[in-house]
Amino acid sequence: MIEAKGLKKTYTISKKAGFLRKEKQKVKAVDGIDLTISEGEIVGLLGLNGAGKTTTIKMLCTLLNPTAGTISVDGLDAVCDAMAVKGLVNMIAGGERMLYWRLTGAENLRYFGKLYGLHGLELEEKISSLLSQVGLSEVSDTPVELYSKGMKQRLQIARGLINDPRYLFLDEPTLGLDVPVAKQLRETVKNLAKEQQKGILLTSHYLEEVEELCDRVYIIEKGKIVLHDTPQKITETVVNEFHVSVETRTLSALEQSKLAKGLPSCKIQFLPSSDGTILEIKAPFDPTSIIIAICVEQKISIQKLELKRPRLEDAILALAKEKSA
Ligand SMILES: Nc1ncnc2c1ncn2[C@@H]1O[C@H](COP(=O)(O)OP(=O)(O)OP(=O)(O)O)[C@@H](O)[C@H]1O
Repeated sequence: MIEAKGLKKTYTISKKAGFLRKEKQKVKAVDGIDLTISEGEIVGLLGLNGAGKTTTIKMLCTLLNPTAGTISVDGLDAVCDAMAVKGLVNMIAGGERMLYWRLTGAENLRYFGKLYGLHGLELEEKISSLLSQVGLSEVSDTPVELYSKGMKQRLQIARGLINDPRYLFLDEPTLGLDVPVAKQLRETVKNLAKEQQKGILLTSHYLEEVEELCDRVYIIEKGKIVLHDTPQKITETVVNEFHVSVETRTLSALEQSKLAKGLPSCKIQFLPSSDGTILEIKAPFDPTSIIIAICVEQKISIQKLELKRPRLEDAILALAKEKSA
C-alpha cells in the first residue's frame, strides 16, 4: 500500500520586484495531503488547473522530495529508501512526453529498461512481451516519430511497465486521443488494476473516464484534499438531485394531485404533450419506484420513464460554483 501523510511541497520562485531587483516568493503547491492507494485499486486525483496534482504525483514517484510529510510505499520510505521505491513505482504521462522520437519503440524500451538495471536476454524478453501486450510488435523497429498518437500512448504504457511496478501513476493518460483509442486504453488500465493487481493513481480532466475507472476519488483544491469518497457518493453528496421525465396518457387534476402528494419533497411540473402528459420531476433521491407505485395504483400506464442520475461532472461543476460564489 502507498500511504502519504501530511504531504507538503512549497516551491520558492524569484519574482521581479522593480528594476534589477528580484524577490523570493513561496508557492504552497501541496499543503498537507493524506492519501492511500492499495494494490488492485484505481484511485482518482481531481482538481482544477494548478491544484497540486502533478506535484503530488511527482512526490509519490520519488521525482520530487516533499517539504514535509511522509510517503510509505509497501513499508519503504520514499525519501530515505528512494532507490528501492523507484523499483516499485512508475509514471505514465499523457501526450507525447517521456519518449525519444528518433529512437524506435524497442530502442526506447531498451533505454528505459537499462535505467532500471535490466539487461541481456531478460531485457530483450521483457521488451518483446511488453510490445506484444500493447499491440506494437509489428512496429517495434519503426522510429517513434512515425507513430500515431495512439501508438505513442501505447508505447508510454509499455515504458511505464518496464520495471514491472506495483504502483502506476497515470497523468492524463488519454489526453488528445481519439474516442476508440481512449476506450481501448481505459480497458488496459482496468486490466492492469483488476487482473494484474497494480495500484493506480489517475489524474484526468475527462470526468466520465474517472467515473468509469476509479474506485475512489480525491478532490484537491489549492493543495488540500477537500473531498474523498467513491465517485457515486461524491456525486450524491454534492449534487443531490435526480431528474426524472415520465410520459403518460393525459392526467386528470385528481391524478396530478395524487402524484404531487406522493412526492412531497420533489418539484413536479405537469406539461401537456400531443398525446398525453409529461411529468418533469426533480427529486433529492431516486423517485422512480414511488412514481411507478402511484401509477400502478391509479391505473396510469407509463409510456416512457427516463432517469437522469447526477454525474461526477455535475458535482465538480457544483463544487466550483460553490467556491466562486
Ligand atoms: N517547478 C515549479 N516551480 C514553482 N511553482 C510551481 C512549479 N511546479 C508547479 N508550481 C506551482 O504549484 C502549483 C501546483 O501546480 P501543479 O502543476 O502541481 O498543479 P496541477 O493540479 O497538476 O495543475 P494542472 O492541472 O494544470 O497540471 C501551481 O500554483 C503551480 O504554478
